[in-house]
Amino acid sequence: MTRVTVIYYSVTGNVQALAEAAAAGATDAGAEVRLLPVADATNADLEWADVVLFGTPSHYGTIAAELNRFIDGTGKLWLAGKLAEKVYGAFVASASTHGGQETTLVNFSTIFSHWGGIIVPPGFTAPIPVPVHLQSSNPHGASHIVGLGQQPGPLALDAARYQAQRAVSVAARLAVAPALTSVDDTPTAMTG
Ligand SMILES: Cc1cc2nc3c(=O)[nH]c(=O)nc-3n(C[C@H](O)[C@H](O)[C@H](O)COP(=O)(O)O)c2cc1C
Repeated sequence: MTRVTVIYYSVTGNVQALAEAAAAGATDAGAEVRLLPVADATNADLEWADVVLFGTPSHYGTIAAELNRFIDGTGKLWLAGKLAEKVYGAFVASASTHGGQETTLVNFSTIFSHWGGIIVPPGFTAPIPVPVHLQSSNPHGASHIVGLGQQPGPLALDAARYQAQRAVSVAARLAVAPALTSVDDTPTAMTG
């Protein structure tokens, strides 16, 4: 069974609603799910998972400090190669339309690349009509614009659900292929 950890930070509930939808989507896809506010998440929750999804509010166009602090505590796992070969994704809420959702999500991609992860964004693959995609889809990750206090509606919640289901589907397909063994401690480029 694919194991999914959803880690989020949320002050006023918007990202939490997206996280709950993502967790429900992963469960519906047959995964075992841990849904955790970042304050309760540990490195063991990362190591355990085949799929890790992060939810954040956009703070000045980037990842909230609370999540960055957690991510900055993963050095030992990274060094041991324990963060590689997993499927990663992220989702976001922001106050404004152009307030940095894409930059926030792309910043997660940089971290996932350092981890050697497999980034699975939703793209424009969700089974919804093209006009709806053109109006509301964010290819980097599910997203919600809070504006003056609007909680995520069906479109944003469905996007989070779909993103998680796609991540589970890709992880299940990866699980049947053997991973490459990790690089040698003494690369030939250095030893000649
Ligand atoms: C310190 C701080 C910085 C923020 N920066 C931005 C921003 O750059 N762009 C934006 O649209 N919203 C910004 N916001 C608004 C949050 O993104 C918004 O309140 C959040 O998405 C709500 O999520 P939550 O309900 O899960 O807490 C900021 C909020 C805080 C507290």
